[in-house]
Amino acid sequence: MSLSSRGKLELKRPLESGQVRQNFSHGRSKVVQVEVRKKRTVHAAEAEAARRGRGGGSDARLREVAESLSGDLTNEEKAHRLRALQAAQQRAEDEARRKAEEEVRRKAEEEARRLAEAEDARRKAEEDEARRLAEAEDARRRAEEEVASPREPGAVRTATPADAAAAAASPVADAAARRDKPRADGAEADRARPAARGRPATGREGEQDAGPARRGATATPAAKAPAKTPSTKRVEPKRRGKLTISSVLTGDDRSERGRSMAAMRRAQQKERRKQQSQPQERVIREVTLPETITVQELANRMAERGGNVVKSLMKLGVMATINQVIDADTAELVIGDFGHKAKRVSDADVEIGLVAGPDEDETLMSRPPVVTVMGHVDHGKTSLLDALREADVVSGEAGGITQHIGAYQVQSASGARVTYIDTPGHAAFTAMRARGAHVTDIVVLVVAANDGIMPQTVEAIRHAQAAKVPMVVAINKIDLPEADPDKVRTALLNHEVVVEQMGGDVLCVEVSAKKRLHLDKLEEALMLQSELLDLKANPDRVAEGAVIEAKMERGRGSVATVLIQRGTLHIGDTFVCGKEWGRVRALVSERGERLEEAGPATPAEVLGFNGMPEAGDDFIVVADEAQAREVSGYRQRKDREAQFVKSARGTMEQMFERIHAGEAKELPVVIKGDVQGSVEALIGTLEKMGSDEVRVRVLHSAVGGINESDITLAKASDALIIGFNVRANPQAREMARRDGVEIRYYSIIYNVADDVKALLAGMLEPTFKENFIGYAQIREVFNITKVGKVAGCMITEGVVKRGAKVRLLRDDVVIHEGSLGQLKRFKDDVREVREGYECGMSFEHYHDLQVGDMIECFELEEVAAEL
Ligand SMILES: Nc1nc2c(ncn2[C@@H]2O[C@H](COP(=O)(O)OP(=O)(O)OP(=O)(O)O)[C@@H](O)[C@H]2O)c(=O)[nH]1
Repeated sequence: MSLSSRGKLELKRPLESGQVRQNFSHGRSKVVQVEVRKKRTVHAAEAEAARRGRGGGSDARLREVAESLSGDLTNEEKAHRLRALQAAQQRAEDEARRKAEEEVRRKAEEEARRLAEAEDARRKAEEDEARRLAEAEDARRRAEEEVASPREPGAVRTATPADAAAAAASPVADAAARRDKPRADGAEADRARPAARGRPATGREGEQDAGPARRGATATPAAKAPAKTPSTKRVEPKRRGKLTISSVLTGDDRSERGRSMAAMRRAQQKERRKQQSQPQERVIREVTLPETITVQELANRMAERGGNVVKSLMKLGVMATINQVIDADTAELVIGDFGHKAKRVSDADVEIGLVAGPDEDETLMSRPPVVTVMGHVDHGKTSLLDALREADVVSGEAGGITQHIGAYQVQSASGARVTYIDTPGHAAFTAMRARGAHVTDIVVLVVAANDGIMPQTVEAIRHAQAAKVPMVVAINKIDLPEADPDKVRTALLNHEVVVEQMGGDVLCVEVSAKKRLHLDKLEEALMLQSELLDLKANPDRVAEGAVIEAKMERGRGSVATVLIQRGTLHIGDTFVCGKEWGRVRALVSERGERLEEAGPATPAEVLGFNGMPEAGDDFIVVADEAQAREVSGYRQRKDREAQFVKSARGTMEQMFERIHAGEAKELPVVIKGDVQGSVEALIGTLEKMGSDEVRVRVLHSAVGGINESDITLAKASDALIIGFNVRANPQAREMARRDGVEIRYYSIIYNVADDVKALLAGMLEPTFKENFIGYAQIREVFNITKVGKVAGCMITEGVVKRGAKVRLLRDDVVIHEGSLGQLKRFKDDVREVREGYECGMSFEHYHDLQVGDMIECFELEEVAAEL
């Protein structure tokens, strides 16, 4: 009973109570009454009773206790109380079990710690033992060395104590090993026992635990052994028995075996990794570096990541994308940055290896011959080509419209195939040869039976001979009544062409293009000649060929007819062609068919050029676009440079260099003269001149002025043109200047002989050089008393100067050489007259001037010895 508040008396159980003031916002507050009620707990005695009641399943006793405590409680309350008692009992049991487990775990940990200590001790003992063994071995070796000198037995005797010392150490391990078993069975088993006892674990777990315990036990005596063994007599004989070097080695072996397999494998892997990683780190590449290179290509050549190369460039302050072209100097810095070595190559090196070497014999397969038709104007070249084309069985079957693409292939009824170059005449043939393309295998020389050998027939023969291409003579127009094939055959003898019928080896067929006579015989002759040549090519390689014709077509771009010479060209191939490059977009045959590929001796129109190639350009398939760009870039640069440095002497100088280097064995010349007699005299003089090392080879000789055909022939063979009292016509002059062909003019045979001799000896010393200054054409001739004949002229080229040297040319032939007498403009003497103006000229001591004659004006310049 208590006085709770304000003197009010209450019959209530005393409670811990009080008041708490709660403060809220805005200054409000509230007093709250707080009471603490005690929770009803089960008495300790009750718990004890409950525990005792467990085991016999004594729910009844619990119930008794509960009842004794509850007195007069309701049934529900009793049941509730009973449940509480049972829960309390359960908790007490759990607590007891947990404690027991805790105790077992603690003991196991203690045991493990003890075992670990024992293991440590054993390992230490082993190390000590190994050290002692090594020392003993050392001692023994020293002893041996000391006594190694005169007496062997002594050595043996002195070695004994050392051996004994070593033995003192080695048996320790043996003794320990031998003691392993009993100990494991006895003491160690004892030690393991508490763990087994204390742990409520399965038998298997117990066994596993006993394992390390037993292993650990073997170490214990070993650790102690070194101190004990020397004193124990029992160990002595065993020690002696094991005292050998092999025992020491065995000891080593044992220590090796002690390493786990996993450790060994790890060590091996580490070693292997080290070996593998070492060379990779040290790979220093030699990077071939052209004048310019793309970042990507540079990265490829260094075998580095493109991104890293870009980063390296950034470090150098060069912001370049992966496809950007950088110069060689920058690229060299980058290469140095990556630790590689740069190998600068000259531009010309890009051409190295572009054209592969000859193919293996076993890869070669027969290919059709490539034939060019040549002959004099109107002798029937075009008619013959048309007639041959009509004989094609394939186009007949297909019924397609044939197109002119510059070359076509004909299949005869016998199945034999022949490829014809569609542009007749030697001009195209030699122009192609001048560009380095050796396309033609056989030349068909067309001679009209009614007309015989004509000037262009001779030119054609010379061109074919210069190119060393065999000929097949086709005597055409035999259908005509006036045809005289025998006359043609005989005339050919004059030009070193001896046909079969005359006992030679040149095949000769009589045909009529118009009447389609004996065309099959001509094909037979071509096949025979082709067999003699044994024409073969490897079709299974990247394609190489030459451009026969090139044109720009609306909607198709640059289109070129390419004759494949070896390999097979496929759609998609990247190629270099002369200065241009491209990727094959399409291949079209002369019948307008789309081709997938083109093999050796097959002509095909190629679409996909990036620029316009020229006839005679080489066509080579390359590995990739980068190479194609590189080669074409180089060729374009070279071509631009050549435009600047081109001189008329270029080709000849190269020729002389080759003669002096011993590479060239002959000096090719083209002789043009004013009369047949002087031409023959020149040929005789020059051909006699040669020595064993080098001789003059006359490619072509004729009467008449120098024309374009002579220039192309000279260009193709790096020949010198000798003009004896003749001149080159303006077109030929322009061509010679453009192509760097040297023309030398002479009027005295001995001068020719002296110059050529000097050329061959490499000692040409022209003391005077002729500088051409201008041409004038005589428009009118005035006869003036006292003065003689004066020519009213127009200056057509260059300039004419007073006092200059002049030559008078009539039909490109020199008829006079001397000095200019007078040079007047409207009755006034002038110093010079320029191109496009009229003037009056007279010659000193010469008056045979005619309208239409040309006056060549030149100066003589003294020059130092050259060549
Ligand atoms: N009677 C006869 N006439 C022929 C024969 N072959 C060609 N002709 C004629 O000779 C002329 C010239 O023939 P082309 O084939 O044009 O001669 P070409 O050599 O190609 O002439 P160019 O193209 O000017 O060099 C034509 O009128 C033909 O009809 C033939 O076998 N017999």
